[in-house]
Amino acid sequence: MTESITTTTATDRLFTTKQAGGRFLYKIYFTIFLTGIFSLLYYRCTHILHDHLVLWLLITLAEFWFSVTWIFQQGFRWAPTFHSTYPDELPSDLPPIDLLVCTADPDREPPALVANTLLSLMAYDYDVNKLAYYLSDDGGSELTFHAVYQASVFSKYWLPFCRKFNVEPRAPQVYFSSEEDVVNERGRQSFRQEYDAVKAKYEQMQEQIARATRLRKVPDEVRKGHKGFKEWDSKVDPRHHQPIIEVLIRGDGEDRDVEGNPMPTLVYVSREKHQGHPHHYKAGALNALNRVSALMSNAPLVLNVDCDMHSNNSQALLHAVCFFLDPKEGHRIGYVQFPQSFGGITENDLYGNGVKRIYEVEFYGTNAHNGPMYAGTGSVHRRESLNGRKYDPKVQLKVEDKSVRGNKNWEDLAVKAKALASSTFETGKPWGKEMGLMYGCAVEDVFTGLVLQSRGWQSVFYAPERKAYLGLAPVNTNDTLIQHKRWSTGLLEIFLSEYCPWTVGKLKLGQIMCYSFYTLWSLWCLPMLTYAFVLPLAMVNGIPLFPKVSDPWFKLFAFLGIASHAFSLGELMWAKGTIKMWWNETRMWMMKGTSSYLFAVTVIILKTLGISEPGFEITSKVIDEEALKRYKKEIMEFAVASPMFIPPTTLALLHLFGLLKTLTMAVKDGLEGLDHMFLQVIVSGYISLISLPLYEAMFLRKDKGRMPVYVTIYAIGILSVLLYLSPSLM
Ligand SMILES: O=c1ccn([C@@H]2O[C@H](COP(=O)(O)OP(=O)(O)O[C@H]3O[C@H](CO)[C@@H](O)[C@H](O)[C@H]3O)[C@@H](O)[C@H]2O)c(=O)[nH]1
Ligand SMILES: [Mn+2]
Repeated sequence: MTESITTTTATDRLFTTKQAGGRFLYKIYFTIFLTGIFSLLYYRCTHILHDHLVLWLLITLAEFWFSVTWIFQQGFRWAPTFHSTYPDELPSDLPPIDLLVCTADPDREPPALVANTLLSLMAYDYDVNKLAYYLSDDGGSELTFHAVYQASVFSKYWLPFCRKFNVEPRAPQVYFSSEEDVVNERGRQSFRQEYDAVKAKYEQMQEQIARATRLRKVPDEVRKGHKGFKEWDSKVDPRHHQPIIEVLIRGDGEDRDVEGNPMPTLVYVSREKHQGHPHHYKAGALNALNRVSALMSNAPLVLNVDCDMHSNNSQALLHAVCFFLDPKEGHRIGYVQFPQSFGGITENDLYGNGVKRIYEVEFYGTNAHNGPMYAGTGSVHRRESLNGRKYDPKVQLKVEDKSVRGNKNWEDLAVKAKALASSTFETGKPWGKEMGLMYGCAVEDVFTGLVLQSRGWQSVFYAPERKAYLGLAPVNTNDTLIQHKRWSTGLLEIFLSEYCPWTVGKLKLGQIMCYSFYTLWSLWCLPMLTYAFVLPLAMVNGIPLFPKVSDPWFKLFAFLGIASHAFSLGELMWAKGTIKMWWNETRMWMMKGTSSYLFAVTVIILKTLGISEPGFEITSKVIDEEALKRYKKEIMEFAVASPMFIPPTTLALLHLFGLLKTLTMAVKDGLEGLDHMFLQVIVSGYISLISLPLYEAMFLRKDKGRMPVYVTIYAIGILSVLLYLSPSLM
């Protein structure tokens, strides 16, 4: 696709917009494929299998739902839309920004990671007097506080160094792990000296953090360095503790770096937790930060970043501000979303967690109709819209600087802030409903974005050339499936909420289609399980469900199968993927479909029946040495006896069994029999091929990452029952 048709041109604009070219080719493909879908449904309705009515009904419904989701997807595919920004045109007086960072668990989110993320963000290329950082620690951990404290000390060296030599990336851990700058600038003695000095300071910080993490205790001599450590003089239980708010760096020119320049404000916040008081996970944490930051600095723009995503582009804030300050369209924009990109993903993205399709294809499509979903990290919000203000086309709302500045009594502010971070503060107030991030949903981000858009705000998806953020994605099968379970549970909760995209209003048609695709994606488990179970079971019982090869309708099925695969491959290649990446992504799609989505639907049923409430299972950001080696070699990691593995392993075995049985029979009874079963054989062959890593993990591998034998036993057990019962069910 080339970018050609320009819809707006730059004059005094700070950003412009254009649509992808070559769309008429897409429209041709669209028309042909749509005709194919209708023909398929026509075929099913005119070829009812009277002897196997239930099977016919299941397969027809499955194909119907595949077709519906394909139509929803057109919301993303119809008109990819790109923005360009002009940061050079920005006024010199930039709006203040508060930066909110979340962490929740020192074991799953190592303190060193938190420090690194924080430092990368603190070094943004922006007027430091306008920046204030708030770190929320839902783990209430002294180890995390210690890391933030160490980062605050090191930042006084790091920030002037970054500014002086304009280094990139500004995440010290990443920067110091590549020697590129040193090699490039070897000639310059002054650089070399400063580099070595800062690196030594950095290593000192790392060592301090590592030692405390290892001992699970902060050494006494370090504790003396800041009064904040006193909060942990008695034990702090992460689920039950007092509010802790510590100002680590005072902005407004009070605290200075080693060269005497002002520093941005940095505040550590661990909101109060009380058993029995719901804390609403990340949404609750961000709302507490929202209030604390409003008291202490009250910037009109708010950036939110997860602790597992460091800044990779020191200019990102300038790009974001271009949208809000744009004289023509700025007043409509509620939030700017940067893509989630991930570092350390293997070449062929073994678990499909690079989510390339979402951020390199789909989100551009949302730009055509009111903009993208809010993705929880790397997004800059207008504080007013986040706080419940509705968009009013009659008011050309400016980004007004009402921030709190100068001569602050920090002690006093910290005391006042504690009241805002108390566990009872929100009782009887509209937080989580009319203002702030929305509660009651495992994907608070998408939910909140939808609510903002339903209040009339537009959003913008913008991906600068140099990636704005680089994060950590799950690095094993179980974490991947659990993350997708959380996402698909939350998305379905949105569809079932009062903000259902079909009824909420103010959304454009294309937008409704995109939200429908995401919020209903867990329902994919129904057609996928149908295809996955019904096809091979019918095959082993000798029942054909597709036209035979000599039937003219056969071509239709062949076309739809090949075209949909070719399209998805082409799209991923366009997003600079690899063929193997596509193959891995397809495997994961099948596994998620039959596992994560199925569990998500179950969780929602349990919730509806009032049996249990879904929570927020935090993804682990640590990986052991051995597992990392396997990951780098792109060997799938199973290792834990997770129930998430049972459906995909059972299916892999079922297809292999069906395939072998049918082929053996064909060899015995002659190949003519295969004519009827050809498509079923192809599907089972395809699924068996894609499941090779599963068979290996079950039967061949000896390493620790193999499939636990319990899972295999369960899968074989379920398979036997299915095979035993299937003749009477068909
Ligand atoms: O009680 C909690 C639980 C989580 N978090 C934070 O939430 C963030 C995201 O958690 P993570 O385990 O990394 O989940 P992911 O699946 O990687 O997160 C994606 O999905 C989430 C919604 O499910 C969004 O909030 C995230 O922004 C998005 O990156 C992390 O910074 C956590 O520290 C909290 O602050 N409090
Ligand atoms: Mn994450």
